[in-house]
Amino acid sequence: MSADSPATRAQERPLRGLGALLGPQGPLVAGAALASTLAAALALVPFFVVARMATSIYATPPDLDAVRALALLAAGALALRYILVAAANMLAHVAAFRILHDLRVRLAKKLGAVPLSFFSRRGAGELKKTLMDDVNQLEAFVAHHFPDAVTALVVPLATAISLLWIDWRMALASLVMAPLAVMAMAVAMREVGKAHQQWNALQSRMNRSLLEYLRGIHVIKTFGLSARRFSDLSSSIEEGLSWMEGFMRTNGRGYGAFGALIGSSLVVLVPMGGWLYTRGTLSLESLVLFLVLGPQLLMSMMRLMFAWGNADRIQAGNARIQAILAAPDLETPTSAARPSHDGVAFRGVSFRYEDGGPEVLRDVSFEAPAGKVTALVGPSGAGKTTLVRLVPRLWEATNGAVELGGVDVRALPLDQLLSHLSMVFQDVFLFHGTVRENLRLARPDATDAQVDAACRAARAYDFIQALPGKYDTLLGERGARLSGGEKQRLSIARALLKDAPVLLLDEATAFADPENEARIQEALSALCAGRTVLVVAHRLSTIATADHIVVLDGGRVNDQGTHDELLARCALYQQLWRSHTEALDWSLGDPGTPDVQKEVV
Ligand SMILES: Nc1ncnc2c1ncn2[C@@H]1O[C@H](COP(=O)(O)OP(=O)(O)OP(=O)(O)O)[C@@H](O)[C@H]1O
Repeated sequence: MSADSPATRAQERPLRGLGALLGPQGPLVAGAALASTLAAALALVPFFVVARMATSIYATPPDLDAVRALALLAAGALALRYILVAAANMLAHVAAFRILHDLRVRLAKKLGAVPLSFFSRRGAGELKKTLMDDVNQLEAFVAHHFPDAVTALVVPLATAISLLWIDWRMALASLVMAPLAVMAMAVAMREVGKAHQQWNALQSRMNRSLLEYLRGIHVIKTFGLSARRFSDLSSSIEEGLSWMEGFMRTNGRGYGAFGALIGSSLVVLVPMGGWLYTRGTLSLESLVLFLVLGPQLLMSMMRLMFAWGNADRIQAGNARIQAILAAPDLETPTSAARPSHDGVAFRGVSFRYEDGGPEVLRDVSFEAPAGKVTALVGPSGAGKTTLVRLVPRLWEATNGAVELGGVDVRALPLDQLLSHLSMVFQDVFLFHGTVRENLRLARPDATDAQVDAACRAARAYDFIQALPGKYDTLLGERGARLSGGEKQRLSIARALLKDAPVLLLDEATAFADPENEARIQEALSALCAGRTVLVVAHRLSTIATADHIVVLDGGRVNDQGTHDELLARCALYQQLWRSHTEALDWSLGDPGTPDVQKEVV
């Protein structure tokens, strides 16, 4: 993080950062703070009442009318206090939920607007921690800690002033432990900021390992591993425990000393009050008042300490939230540049995933003509998938340009660019929702007839009809109830429904059964018809029938042309073709001549 990053700036100006957070809800929060301060002040009334009662009870004769009136006053003060506490709670919670709502909407918008590289730079664990834990923590801050902090500051101050006014000697005696308690607090708080940073880093790691553990649970179970043996998760949990022990060891003494000192003002107040009373320079009422209220004065400092500790933690969380909100959006022009055709072109494109990282694509140039199928082939890791993902700007070319219809994709408004593209990738993601909702993502206004037609063409209609709720069947997280082939066909139906002129296709490398494979081939044929197709090709049928083939190797274009041309002149293509056909022979158990038709079962 740079020295001038938003997170660093927010760390340096904690109160301004939190003040900005309250924003238009400031008056509500101020109202909550005022109500809870008044409520805290009313909680002190019974102490004054008890002191005044002592003189009425010990008067000769005892003034019982005054005692009754005082008891009523105390009861009235407590009743009013409960009303104010309820009002403070309500105001603070309304403000907190409004702030949180606003923040969540802004964060959701921001995550939709940032480039994909933003996510690869931050781990999923770190993002989850900020989006969930840090945001929830802000709710606690606005709803509870902020009004508490104001109360913790105002009430002891007001109490100290009124006690000083009643009897300055006893007031000073009440405060005599304060400097020592403050010193103990300072010792306890000294390392807290740094410790919180370590704790946050540990929590991010724990989150990341837990997410990874849950995502990979099938693999982990296959290998008979347990959570304990999933080393990153177990080591981060162990580190969390030892961090907690270390924190308690180093800070426990300071907290302990603070608690002891703050509760011990009676050690001074009792002898001093007794001495002044017997000398006749302190009234009975004042003596009782100091004995009951004196210890409270320092106790309320304890709340201040907790409020301070929380502010530090919440401030760090707020800084992380602000850093996300300050991340630059994917630049998208608003001007009305329009593609003049549906062809895609790569012009001298180079790309690296990270600054200073290896170049994954180098000076790639070729054209995928409108209405034709262009196949990308090459060894594993050649950069085929990466290249396709540059078209919808999932990643940005480091050098050179990707064009759609003669216009640099960066010069097209993002919604216009995406409206030209359909994508079918190997890793099909289905959201938690119904089949219909997942299909309509592509086109929210699609009619039922259009959905039906797309599903029939994608060979998905029959299996959807066989589901218990048909189109209304809920798909579990990541579409767990569908087979890989069914998910593929659903994503093809989604692409058909979108009906965009350019199709980006990353063919799946393998399917379990030939029947599924045949249906997917039919579905893809329906999808490809009449469109510009850029396909990462793994099947002989796709490769051999493509209009244009680009051979990639080590991020560079090794050669390009038709199947026959490449077979005649390109050594790498010949080698790839041989291994494809050998694999096909092997899988069919037929050592005869390679035959493309064999693959299309
Ligand atoms: N998110 C990423 N961050 C960093 N490097 C990546 C990322 N994704 C891919 N790479 C690297 O980029 C290179 C090209 O990967 P890519 O997936 O584009 O190759 P491919 O030709 O599609 O391979 P395959 O046929 O095996 O899918 C590889 O070296 C890979 O390790």
